[in-house]
Amino acid sequence: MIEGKSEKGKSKEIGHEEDSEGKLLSPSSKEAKPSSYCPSSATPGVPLYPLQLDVVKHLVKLSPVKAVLACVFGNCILYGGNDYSSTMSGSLTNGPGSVQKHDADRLFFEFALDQSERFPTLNRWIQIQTNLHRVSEVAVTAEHSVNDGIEAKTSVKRFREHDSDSDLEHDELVAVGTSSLSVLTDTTNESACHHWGFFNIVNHGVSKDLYESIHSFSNQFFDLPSETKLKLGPSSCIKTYTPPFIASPYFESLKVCGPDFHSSAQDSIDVIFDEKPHEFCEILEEYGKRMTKLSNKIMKIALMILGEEFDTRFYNSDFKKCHGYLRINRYSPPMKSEGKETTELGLGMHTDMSCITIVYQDDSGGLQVKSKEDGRWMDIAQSEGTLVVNIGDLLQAWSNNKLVSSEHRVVLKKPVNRLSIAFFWCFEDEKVIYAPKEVVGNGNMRFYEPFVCSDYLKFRESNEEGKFEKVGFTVKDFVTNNTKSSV
Ligand SMILES: O=C(O)CCC(=O)C(=O)O
Ligand SMILES: [Fe+2]
Repeated sequence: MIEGKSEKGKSKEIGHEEDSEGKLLSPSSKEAKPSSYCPSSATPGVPLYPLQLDVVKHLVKLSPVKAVLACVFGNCILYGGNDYSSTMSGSLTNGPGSVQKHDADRLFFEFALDQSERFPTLNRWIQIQTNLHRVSEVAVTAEHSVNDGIEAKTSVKRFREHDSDSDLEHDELVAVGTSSLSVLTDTTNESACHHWGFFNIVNHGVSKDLYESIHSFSNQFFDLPSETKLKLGPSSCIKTYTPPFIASPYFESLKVCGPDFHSSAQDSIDVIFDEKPHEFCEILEEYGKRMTKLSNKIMKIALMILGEEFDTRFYNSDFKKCHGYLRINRYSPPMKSEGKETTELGLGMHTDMSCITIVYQDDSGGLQVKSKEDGRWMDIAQSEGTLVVNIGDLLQAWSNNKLVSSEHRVVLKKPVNRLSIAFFWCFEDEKVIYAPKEVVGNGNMRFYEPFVCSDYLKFRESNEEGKFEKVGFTVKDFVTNNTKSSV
């Protein structure tokens, strides 16, 4: 559920965060607040306005910090009827060159600091930003947590009433786990771009109810006897069911393909159910549609982040024919004696053969990403209302490694069944993947010779180690024999 859905939930969430985290003690947060600025415009619980794409684009150019903050808080600051809003709106109308950058920077940051007093997680993040800016011009790196390692995400709560049934408009998205979005946006920082390849999104338009329905129907499916489920298994014609002992002893999954998710789900249930749960097809159709819209939106933002106007330049030519499919995964770890923790591998280390993957994991958590720095496994903590997005191999290749596909896995720490839904957004099979020269950049090394998407998928599927379940081989292995060239 998106935070802010119920009044009760909201206050609990805010209270919890304020109790557990400190406040940013900044001299400028109160005294330097511009008199024209009206903090009440973003009171928790009062809906914030949707962002406009040109505003985000503009902010991305100014600084990832601003873009992230705008994404988190919406454009209330831009439309608050104050001087700042007219400065920003005017500047956008007259072109980016006319921004009074220094003033805009100061006002925006002051706004952020003010907000941070009410949003302690953001507060912590801004503090990290400030420190980093002091040390260098580099915008951001991942946030270090106190114990063993790094949280691959920072959930910035967006206390916004969300109409989960409304269609997502292009400029409506996005509150994104900040550290990881920054990893994406910070194209000036090579090491950051190579860092995680994972980030979180909220405000994605999928309601808790929809997940609950998928949960209950999926359990109805996975609870069937294995001989029934195997009618959809690897030796069947339909091959939508992956039984245990292929990926791991504890993993099984059901695949539903787009663009017609309804008929794909129907094909599977027709084979196995006498009394067909038609609602299941409708629910999966709804989920598939939402993920499709979301994927397009994320792709456009990713392109925008890769370069100025890259969304308008490359979306139609390269990403318009993308398609999606989803896997509902159920993990059933061995039931040890009550209360005892297990650490079984639910899904081995792999990279995804997609452009992007959007993962819903239930509250048992368990998704982990491997640090490229020291090989340690980092938890991607589950947080209600968030979806995890990760970059897949195909986008890594298309972006010439500017966006990275990270190795990840699932560990089963709790002796409870775990449900996840992975939505893979992929290039069409016949697409020749070749990073445009503008993406590679003048004088930069080109890492991949052109290759046909289906050849890569075959390479992964025909190698025992390269299958999505196991890994070992990634897009890098695929191009090993290709000559590297520079642009
Ligand atoms: O179950 C999960 O959380 C992740 C699944 C996954 O990585 C995949 O299906 O590729
Ligand atoms: Fe995956």
